[in-house]
Amino acid sequence: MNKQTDAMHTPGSMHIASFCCHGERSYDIVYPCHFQGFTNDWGYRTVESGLQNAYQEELEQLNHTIRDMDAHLEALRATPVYTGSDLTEQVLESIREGKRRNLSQAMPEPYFGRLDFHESGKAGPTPLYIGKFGVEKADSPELLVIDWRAPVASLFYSFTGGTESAVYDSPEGAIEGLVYLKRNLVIRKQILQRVVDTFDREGDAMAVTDEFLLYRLGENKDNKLRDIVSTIQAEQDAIIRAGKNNALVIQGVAGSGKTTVALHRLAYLLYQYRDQVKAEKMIIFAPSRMFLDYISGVLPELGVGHIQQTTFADWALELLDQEVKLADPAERLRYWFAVGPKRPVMDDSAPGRFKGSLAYMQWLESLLDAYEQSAVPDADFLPWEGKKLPRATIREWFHVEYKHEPLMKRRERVLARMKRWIEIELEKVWEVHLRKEYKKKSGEKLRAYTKSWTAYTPFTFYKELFNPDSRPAFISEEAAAFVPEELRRATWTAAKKKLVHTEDFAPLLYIRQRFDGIHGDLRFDHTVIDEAQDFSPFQVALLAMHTKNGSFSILGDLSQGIHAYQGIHDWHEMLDQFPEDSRGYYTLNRSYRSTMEIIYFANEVLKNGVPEPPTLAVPVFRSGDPVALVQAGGAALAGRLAEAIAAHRSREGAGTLAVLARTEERCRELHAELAAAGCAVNLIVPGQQQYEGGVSIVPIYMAKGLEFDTVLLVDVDAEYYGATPQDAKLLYVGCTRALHELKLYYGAEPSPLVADVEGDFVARGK
Ligand SMILES: Nc1ncnc2c1ncn2[C@@H]1O[C@H](COP(=O)(O)OP(=O)(O)OP(=O)(O)O)[C@@H](O)[C@H]1O
Repeated sequence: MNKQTDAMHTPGSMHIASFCCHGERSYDIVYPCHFQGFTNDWGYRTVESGLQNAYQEELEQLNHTIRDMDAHLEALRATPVYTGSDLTEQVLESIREGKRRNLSQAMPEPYFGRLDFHESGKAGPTPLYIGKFGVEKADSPELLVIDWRAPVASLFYSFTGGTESAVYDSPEGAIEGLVYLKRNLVIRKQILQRVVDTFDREGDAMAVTDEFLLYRLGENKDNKLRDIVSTIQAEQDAIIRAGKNNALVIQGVAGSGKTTVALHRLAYLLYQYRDQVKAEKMIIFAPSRMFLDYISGVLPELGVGHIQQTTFADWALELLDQEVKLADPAERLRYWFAVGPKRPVMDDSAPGRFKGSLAYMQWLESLLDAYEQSAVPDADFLPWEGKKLPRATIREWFHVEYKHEPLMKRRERVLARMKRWIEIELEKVWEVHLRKEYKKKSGEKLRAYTKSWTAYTPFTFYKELFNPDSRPAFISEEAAAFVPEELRRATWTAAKKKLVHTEDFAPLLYIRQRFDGIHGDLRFDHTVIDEAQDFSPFQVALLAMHTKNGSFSILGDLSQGIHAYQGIHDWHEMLDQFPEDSRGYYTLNRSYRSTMEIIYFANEVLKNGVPEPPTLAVPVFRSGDPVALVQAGGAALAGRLAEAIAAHRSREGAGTLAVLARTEERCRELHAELAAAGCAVNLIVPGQQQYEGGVSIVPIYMAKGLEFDTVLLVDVDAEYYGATPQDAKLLYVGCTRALHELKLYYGAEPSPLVADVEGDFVARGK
């Protein structure tokens, strides 16, 4: 092989070397200047100094690992698959199957990191190779590669440099020792592509450097979110490895890795608590089907399958047996994101805030209690003349004997018992003709009694609460007055058409759990709520009823709370629902997605609209082009966009680009104008199920949670974005979707959110 080495100095005393093989592939090594080697336990030659040696050493190690894995896999494949009924053999077969699967999954990229750790009291530093899947040696149960979720692997993430000893928690207690080397390795299809040393005890660099992270962040992304196992940061690792029985609330700035961290946490919990949690019993709530499609790659990459993934509305509709329909969400969005004089006010009287409050839940609870008290029909049961089943007895059955059953189940049981009671009483009647007559009569009476005892579904009960014509007896006048008249009328009008809004789902499911209970398969081992700032306290309370041991990951960003008409305004609204000793609040302030220029700019936007913004994002040191503020509006805009899109497409390896506008209507308009200009792009509107990547035009609220290499934000005019918290958050969400490049277009007058933004991170142009 004809290798060329090209070494050069970079800031921070690092060397970068690239190796080219016949111009086909290039291998880069980023490496501290004064690399000193040591003899390792594995019998490999010590690294003396210099770049090629480290690369060569890792190449040999990789070849050795792959040979071992190949041999192991071959041996496993050669063992005939056991299909018999012997239990021990079945267990052994499933272990072999697990190993076969692990080895096959690990083979293309066996590991991504190496940590040389000298455990106190043990001989010499041991190189630990860390990968996505743990792999045993072919001829012994010793580990060749350590699973990234294993306790010792936590050092790879939590170690931030320095000479002091490092500690990790193992099942045997805290283990202490010294870290000698932290090395990142890029292996693709079994080819070693890159070796980056981010810490070397013997060298100059005593703090872990971000070189490798920056290299990963600088890459263009495709249309799916990816795993980050090789570059998880210490603050993210702390969340991933937090205990299972805790409700974690994570406030993280845009691009801080909240979604990614939540997915890695699921993989961790499945590994660490494998006897207690099952993938099928974990659930992720995400804002839309398209978002779920966007994140769908991460869990399989981590070797995790079968986790339930849904939106709150889809989950609720299924539980409600599709008895209701969700009123057109697009209409809602049109209303809340309207511009001009039509702009609505988002305060606590908004339907979403009102019906999403814990006060509303308590109101419902008191109505259900009142209904429970009056549920048994107000009369004795008289199956035939002279025979009576007193109401007091029926009430005793309902309120005492079946107390632990859910309401509708209790009704069924009482009615079944009444039927049995009739049968017993009939047996006491000796005259045949009388018995026949009583049987007929009692059957009719029982049917009438059953009818008088309304069998509500959650929806029919809920609907009755808003009925203007007949108020059920269990609703007092005072209770009825709790709901503002306008909201009562709107809810009733929609309910007549079997339509509900998002904020009605938690109340409906709350009624459902009182009526039918929560069956075992609806209790989750762990619940993830992404974009949780858009969830209501009531939704969280409801999910807590469905989640065992308060095991939650609740992630969001108040600065992105663009659906403030239904979401929370403060994390306490959620956090305070969990006991103090089993909840945790974390903040993630570093943003990994965007360049420094984009983050600085987005922070200014936020500050100009939100009087007291929550924590501002801190960028990683990754620089790109300044954010461009371009004057182009009206008829000229489509032409300018088409130019920018053409320039983007002409770039080699062009990634994703999104044109972001405020409303769906505006997106449709621009989509048509671009098409007329010969520029075809994907139009993404509410209801979209998949995200295809490429070039798209999207309303900002639909782009939430997604990211694009380039973002072109249009209509950044005073008319569309005023200096209000709501508009600032919307524009902030738009800006922070961009990884590498951000351009904002305005027509006549730029929005006050951007007009005075100054600094070398912004460039103005025509
Ligand atoms: N430790 C990391 N190493 C490499 N990339 C990372 C890391 N953490 C996050 N990222 C990348 O940053 C981007 C943002 O991640 P993610 O979407 O999970 O953030 P988020 O906090 O959910 O963002 P938002 O709130 O804006 O939707 C992704 O491209 C992700 O791969």
